[in-house]
Amino acid sequence: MGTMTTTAVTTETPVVGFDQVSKVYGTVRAVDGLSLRLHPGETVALLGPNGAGKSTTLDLLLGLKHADTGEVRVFGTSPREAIVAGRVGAMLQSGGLMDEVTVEELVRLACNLHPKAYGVSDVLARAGITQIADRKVNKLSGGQAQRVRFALATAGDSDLIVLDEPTTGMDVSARQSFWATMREQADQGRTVLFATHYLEEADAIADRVLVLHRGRLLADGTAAEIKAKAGARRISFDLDGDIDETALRGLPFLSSVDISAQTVRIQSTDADATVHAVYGLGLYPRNLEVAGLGLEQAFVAITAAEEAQQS
Ligand SMILES: Nc1ncnc2c1ncn2[C@@H]1O[C@H](COP(=O)(O)OP(=O)(O)OP(=O)(O)O)[C@@H](O)[C@H]1O
Repeated sequence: MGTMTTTAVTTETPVVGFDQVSKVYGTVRAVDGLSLRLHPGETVALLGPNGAGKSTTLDLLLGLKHADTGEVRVFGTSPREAIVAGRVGAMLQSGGLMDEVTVEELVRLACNLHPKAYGVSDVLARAGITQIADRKVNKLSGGQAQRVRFALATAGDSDLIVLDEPTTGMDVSARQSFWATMREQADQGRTVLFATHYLEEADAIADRVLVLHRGRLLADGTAAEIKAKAGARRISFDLDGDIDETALRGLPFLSSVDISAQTVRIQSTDADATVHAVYGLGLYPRNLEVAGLGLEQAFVAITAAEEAQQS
Protein backbone atom coordinates (compact mmCIF):
# COMPACT_ATOMS: atom_id res chain seq x y z
CA MET A 1 0.00 0.00 0.00
CA GLY A 2 1.54 3.24 -1.04
CA THR A 3 1.05 6.17 1.20
CA MET A 4 0.86 9.52 -0.38
CA THR A 5 3.44 11.77 1.07
CA THR A 6 3.33 15.41 0.43
CA THR A 7 6.20 17.65 1.15
CA ALA A 8 4.68 20.53 2.99
CA VAL A 9 6.16 23.71 1.67
CA THR A 10 4.99 25.98 4.41
CA THR A 11 6.13 29.49 4.05
CA GLU A 12 4.89 30.46 7.48
CA THR A 13 3.69 34.04 7.63
CA PRO A 14 5.59 35.68 10.45
CA VAL A 15 3.56 37.15 13.28
CA VAL A 16 5.58 40.32 12.92
CA GLY A 17 7.83 41.27 10.04
CA PHE A 18 10.02 44.37 10.03
CA ASP A 19 11.91 44.89 6.83
CA GLN A 20 14.61 47.58 6.88
CA VAL A 21 12.40 49.86 8.95
CA SER A 22 13.55 53.35 9.91
CA LYS A 23 11.88 56.10 11.87
CA VAL A 24 13.53 59.47 12.24
CA TYR A 25 12.60 62.35 14.56
CA GLY A 26 14.48 65.42 13.35
CA THR A 27 18.09 64.37 13.75
CA VAL A 28 17.37 61.31 15.90
CA ARG A 29 17.22 57.91 14.21
CA ALA A 30 14.87 56.28 16.72
CA VAL A 31 14.69 53.10 14.61
CA ASP A 32 17.48 52.52 12.13
CA GLY A 33 17.09 49.92 9.39
CA LEU A 34 15.51 47.34 11.66
CA SER A 35 14.72 43.90 10.21
CA LEU A 36 13.02 41.37 12.38
CA ARG A 37 10.69 38.35 12.30
CA LEU A 38 8.62 37.09 15.20
CA HIS A 39 7.10 33.62 15.05
CA PRO A 40 3.97 32.06 16.56
CA GLY A 41 4.26 31.06 20.21
CA GLU A 42 7.44 33.00 20.93
CA THR A 43 7.82 35.02 24.10
CA VAL A 44 10.16 37.82 23.17
CA ALA A 45 11.77 40.43 25.41
CA LEU A 46 12.83 43.74 23.92
CA LEU A 47 15.73 45.22 25.87
CA GLY A 48 17.71 48.39 25.40
CA PRO A 49 18.94 51.42 27.32
CA ASN A 50 16.77 54.53 27.58
CA GLY A 51 16.12 56.00 24.17
CA ALA A 52 17.15 52.80 22.33
CA GLY A 53 13.93 52.86 20.31
CA LYS A 54 11.86 50.22 22.10
CA SER A 55 8.66 52.26 22.40
CA THR A 56 9.02 53.56 18.86
CA THR A 57 9.40 49.97 17.62
CA LEU A 58 6.23 48.93 19.45
CA ASP A 59 4.39 52.02 18.18
CA LEU A 60 5.38 51.15 14.60
CA LEU A 61 4.23 47.60 15.15
CA LEU A 62 0.86 48.82 16.41
CA GLY A 63 0.42 51.28 13.57
CA LEU A 64 0.52 54.23 15.99
CA LYS A 65 3.52 55.58 14.09
CA HIS A 66 4.49 55.10 10.49
CA ALA A 67 7.88 54.09 9.20
CA ASP A 68 9.78 56.64 7.12
CA THR A 69 11.29 53.81 5.14
CA GLY A 70 10.87 50.04 5.11
CA GLU A 71 7.82 47.96 5.81
CA VAL A 72 6.06 46.66 8.91
CA ARG A 73 3.74 43.66 8.52
CA VAL A 74 1.68 42.00 11.21
CA PHE A 75 0.27 38.57 10.28
CA GLY A 76 1.08 39.48 6.70
CA THR A 77 -1.09 42.59 6.70
CA SER A 78 -0.69 46.20 7.79
CA PRO A 79 -0.66 46.76 11.56
CA ARG A 80 -4.00 48.52 11.31
CA GLU A 81 -5.68 45.62 9.54
CA ALA A 82 -4.30 43.17 12.08
CA ILE A 83 -5.61 45.28 14.95
CA VAL A 84 -9.04 45.77 13.37
CA ALA A 85 -9.22 41.98 12.95
CA GLY A 86 -8.63 41.64 16.71
CA ARG A 87 -5.37 39.77 16.29
CA VAL A 88 -3.33 42.14 18.48
CA GLY A 89 -3.77 43.08 22.13
CA ALA A 90 -1.56 45.86 23.45
CA MET A 91 -0.58 47.40 26.74
CA LEU A 92 1.27 50.64 26.33
CA GLN A 93 3.59 52.33 28.77
CA SER A 94 1.65 55.42 29.61
CA GLY A 95 -1.64 54.88 27.84
CA GLY A 96 -3.95 57.27 29.67
CA LEU A 97 -6.98 55.54 31.14
CA MET A 98 -10.24 57.40 30.77
CA ASP A 99 -11.19 59.39 33.84
CA GLU A 100 -14.57 59.18 35.52
CA VAL A 101 -15.37 55.65 34.44
CA THR A 102 -15.14 52.58 36.61
CA VAL A 103 -12.71 49.75 36.00
CA GLU A 104 -15.56 47.49 34.93
CA GLU A 105 -16.99 50.06 32.52
CA LEU A 106 -13.62 50.51 30.89
CA VAL A 107 -13.03 46.78 30.56
CA ARG A 108 -16.56 46.37 29.13
CA LEU A 109 -15.77 49.01 26.53
CA ALA A 110 -12.59 47.16 25.52
CA CYS A 111 -14.57 43.92 25.28
CA ASN A 112 -17.21 45.59 23.12
CA LEU A 113 -14.51 46.81 20.76
CA HIS A 114 -12.75 43.44 20.43
CA PRO A 115 -13.97 41.17 17.60
CA LYS A 116 -13.14 38.05 19.64
CA ALA A 117 -13.90 39.36 23.14
CA TYR A 118 -13.92 37.32 26.33
CA GLY A 119 -16.58 37.84 29.00
CA VAL A 120 -16.06 40.94 31.16
CA SER A 121 -15.95 39.00 34.42
CA ASP A 122 -13.33 36.61 33.04
CA VAL A 123 -11.16 39.50 31.92
CA LEU A 124 -11.46 41.17 35.33
CA ALA A 125 -10.61 37.92 37.11
CA ARG A 126 -7.61 37.13 34.95
CA ALA A 127 -6.14 40.57 35.59
CA GLY A 128 -6.86 40.24 39.32
CA ILE A 129 -9.06 43.34 39.43
CA THR A 130 -12.47 41.89 40.27
CA GLN A 131 -12.20 43.44 43.75
CA ILE A 132 -11.70 46.92 42.33
CA ALA A 133 -14.23 46.65 39.48
CA ASP A 134 -16.36 49.49 40.88
CA ARG A 135 -13.46 51.83 41.51
CA LYS A 136 -13.05 54.96 39.38
CA VAL A 137 -10.13 54.52 37.05
CA ASN A 138 -8.51 57.81 38.10
CA LYS A 139 -8.45 56.68 41.74
CA LEU A 140 -6.19 53.69 41.21
CA SER A 141 -2.68 53.14 42.48
CA GLY A 142 0.08 52.79 39.88
CA GLY A 143 0.14 49.01 40.16
CA GLN A 144 -3.64 48.74 39.96
CA ALA A 145 -3.67 50.94 36.86
CA GLN A 146 -1.10 48.59 35.29
CA ARG A 147 -3.38 45.64 35.96
CA VAL A 148 -6.26 47.48 34.29
CA ARG A 149 -4.07 48.16 31.26
CA PHE A 150 -3.23 44.49 31.21
CA ALA A 151 -6.96 43.67 31.30
CA LEU A 152 -7.49 45.94 28.28
CA ALA A 153 -4.69 44.13 26.41
CA THR A 154 -6.29 40.75 27.09
CA ALA A 155 -9.96 41.69 26.60
CA GLY A 156 -10.20 39.29 23.67
CA ASP A 157 -8.55 36.32 22.06
CA SER A 158 -5.61 38.01 20.32
CA ASP A 159 -2.79 36.05 18.69
CA LEU A 160 -0.16 38.65 19.53
CA ILE A 161 0.14 40.49 22.83
CA VAL A 162 2.39 43.54 22.93
CA LEU A 163 3.41 44.99 26.29
CA ASP A 164 5.52 48.08 26.90
CA GLU A 165 7.17 47.85 30.33
CA PRO A 166 4.15 45.99 31.71
CA THR A 167 5.25 45.43 35.29
CA THR A 168 6.52 48.91 36.13
CA GLY A 169 4.89 49.90 39.40
CA MET A 170 3.67 46.41 40.24
CA ASP A 171 4.63 44.86 43.56
CA VAL A 172 6.34 41.47 43.71
CA SER A 173 3.17 39.39 43.98
CA ALA A 174 1.41 41.36 41.23
CA ARG A 175 4.43 40.77 39.03
CA GLN A 176 4.47 37.07 39.70
CA SER A 177 0.81 36.61 38.95
CA PHE A 178 1.13 38.85 35.90
CA TRP A 179 3.88 36.65 34.43
CA ALA A 180 2.04 33.46 35.33
CA THR A 181 -0.90 34.75 33.29
CA MET A 182 1.40 35.75 30.45
CA ARG A 183 2.93 32.26 30.42
CA GLU A 184 -0.54 30.76 30.10
CA GLN A 185 -1.15 33.01 27.11
CA ALA A 186 2.11 31.90 25.50
CA ASP A 187 1.40 28.23 26.26
CA GLN A 188 -1.82 28.60 24.30
CA GLY A 189 0.26 29.49 21.26
CA ARG A 190 0.07 33.25 21.45
CA THR A 191 3.08 35.39 20.69
CA VAL A 192 4.07 37.74 23.49
CA LEU A 193 6.39 40.69 22.89
CA PHE A 194 7.36 42.86 25.83
CA ALA A 195 9.75 45.74 26.36
CA THR A 196 11.37 45.84 29.76
CA HIS A 197 14.15 47.29 31.87
CA TYR A 198 13.93 44.34 34.27
CA LEU A 199 16.55 42.03 32.88
CA GLU A 200 15.78 39.30 35.37
CA GLU A 201 12.25 39.19 33.91
CA ALA A 202 13.61 38.83 30.41
CA ASP A 203 15.95 36.09 31.63
CA ALA A 204 13.18 34.19 33.42
CA ILE A 205 10.33 34.62 30.97
CA ALA A 206 11.50 35.21 27.42
CA ASP A 207 12.59 32.45 25.09
CA ARG A 208 14.06 35.08 22.83
CA VAL A 209 15.77 38.33 23.75
CA LEU A 210 16.29 41.28 21.42
CA VAL A 211 18.79 43.94 22.43
CA LEU A 212 18.13 47.27 20.77
CA HIS A 213 20.63 50.13 20.79
CA ARG A 214 20.25 53.38 18.91
CA GLY A 215 17.44 51.89 16.88
CA ARG A 216 19.47 48.90 15.74
CA LEU A 217 19.46 45.27 16.79
CA LEU A 218 22.66 44.46 18.68
CA ALA A 219 21.74 40.95 19.71
CA ASP A 220 18.97 38.46 19.01
CA GLY A 221 18.91 35.08 20.67
CA THR A 222 18.07 33.16 23.81
CA ALA A 223 19.19 34.71 27.08
CA ALA A 224 21.96 32.08 27.19
CA GLU A 225 23.15 33.05 23.72
CA ILE A 226 23.18 36.74 24.63
CA LYS A 227 25.25 35.96 27.71
CA ALA A 228 27.66 33.92 25.60
CA LYS A 229 27.85 36.70 23.01
CA ALA A 230 29.01 39.11 25.69
CA GLY A 231 32.00 36.80 25.90
CA ALA A 232 33.20 37.81 29.31
CA ARG A 233 33.17 35.73 32.48
CA ARG A 234 33.26 36.73 36.12
CA ILE A 235 36.16 35.67 38.30
CA SER A 236 36.22 36.29 42.02
CA PHE A 237 38.66 35.32 44.75
CA ASP A 238 40.01 36.44 48.10
CA LEU A 239 43.63 37.34 48.80
CA ASP A 240 45.43 37.53 52.14
CA GLY A 241 47.62 40.43 53.14
CA ASP A 242 48.35 43.56 51.14
CA ILE A 243 46.85 43.57 47.68
CA ASP A 244 49.00 44.79 44.80
CA GLU A 245 46.30 46.59 42.85
CA THR A 246 48.60 47.64 40.01
CA ALA A 247 49.64 44.06 39.36
CA LEU A 248 46.02 42.92 39.33
CA ARG A 249 45.01 45.66 36.94
CA GLY A 250 47.79 44.51 34.61
CA LEU A 251 46.33 41.01 34.25
CA PRO A 252 45.52 39.96 30.69
CA PHE A 253 42.04 39.90 29.12
CA LEU A 254 40.40 42.08 31.78
CA SER A 255 37.32 44.09 31.07
CA SER A 256 36.91 45.27 34.66
CA VAL A 257 38.42 44.90 38.13
CA ASP A 258 36.78 45.63 41.43
CA ILE A 259 38.71 45.27 44.68
CA SER A 260 37.00 45.61 48.02
CA ALA A 261 38.75 44.64 51.24
CA GLN A 262 40.34 41.23 50.52
CA THR A 263 37.96 40.30 47.68
CA VAL A 264 38.84 40.74 44.03
CA ARG A 265 36.15 40.65 41.33
CA ILE A 266 37.25 40.57 37.74
CA GLN A 267 35.50 40.42 34.42
CA SER A 268 37.62 38.75 31.77
CA THR A 269 37.22 37.80 28.12
CA ASP A 270 39.51 34.78 28.66
CA ALA A 271 38.99 33.51 32.18
CA ASP A 272 41.44 30.60 31.83
CA ALA A 273 44.29 32.89 30.79
CA THR A 274 43.46 35.44 33.48
CA VAL A 275 43.36 32.87 36.26
CA HIS A 276 46.63 31.38 34.99
CA ALA A 277 48.20 34.85 35.17
CA VAL A 278 46.92 35.33 38.74
CA TYR A 279 48.93 32.26 39.76
CA GLY A 280 51.77 33.58 37.61
CA LEU A 281 51.93 36.62 39.90
CA GLY A 282 52.74 34.21 42.73
CA LEU A 283 49.37 34.86 44.37
CA TYR A 284 47.32 32.27 46.25
CA PRO A 285 43.69 33.05 45.52
CA ARG A 286 41.18 31.55 47.95
CA ASN A 287 37.48 30.88 47.27
CA LEU A 288 38.16 31.13 43.56
CA GLU A 289 34.98 31.24 41.49
CA VAL A 290 34.53 31.56 37.74
CA ALA A 291 31.02 32.15 36.43
CA GLY A 292 29.27 33.30 33.31
CA LEU A 293 27.73 36.75 33.13
CA GLY A 294 24.18 37.36 34.21
CA LEU A 295 21.91 38.78 31.53
CA GLU A 296 22.21 42.20 33.13
CA GLN A 297 26.00 42.20 32.95
CA ALA A 298 25.91 40.77 29.43
CA PHE A 299 23.55 43.54 28.40
CA VAL A 300 25.82 46.20 29.91
CA ALA A 301 28.89 44.63 28.26
CA ILE A 302 27.24 44.45 24.82
CA THR A 303 25.83 47.97 24.85
CA ALA A 304 29.05 49.45 26.34
CA ALA A 305 31.15 47.75 23.64
CA GLU A 306 28.89 49.25 20.99
CA GLU A 307 29.14 52.73 22.59
CA ALA A 308 32.92 52.43 22.64
CA GLN A 309 32.99 51.42 18.99
CA GLN A 310 30.84 54.35 17.94
CA SER A 311 32.72 57.05 19.82
N1 LIG B 1 7.81 62.11 19.41
C1 LIG B 1 9.13 62.20 19.42
N2 LIG B 1 9.76 63.31 18.97
C2 LIG B 1 11.10 63.41 18.96
N3 LIG B 1 11.94 62.45 19.40
C3 LIG B 1 11.38 61.32 19.86
C4 LIG B 1 9.96 61.13 19.91
N4 LIG B 1 9.72 59.92 20.43
C5 LIG B 1 10.91 59.36 20.69
N5 LIG B 1 11.92 60.20 20.35
C6 LIG B 1 13.37 59.92 20.45
O1 LIG B 1 13.62 58.70 19.79
C7 LIG B 1 14.54 57.90 20.50
C8 LIG B 1 13.92 56.55 20.84
O2 LIG B 1 12.89 56.75 21.81
P1 LIG B 1 12.00 55.56 22.39
O3 LIG B 1 10.98 56.16 23.26
O4 LIG B 1 11.54 54.71 21.28
O5 LIG B 1 13.10 54.76 23.24
P2 LIG B 1 12.88 53.65 24.38
O6 LIG B 1 13.88 52.60 24.08
O7 LIG B 1 11.47 53.25 24.46
O8 LIG B 1 13.32 54.45 25.67
P3 LIG B 1 12.89 54.25 27.24
O9 LIG B 1 13.58 53.03 27.71
O10 LIG B 1 13.47 55.47 27.85
O11 LIG B 1 11.41 54.19 27.29
C9 LIG B 1 14.95 58.72 21.71
O12 LIG B 1 16.15 59.38 21.41
C10 LIG B 1 13.81 59.69 21.88
O13 LIG B 1 14.27 60.89 22.47
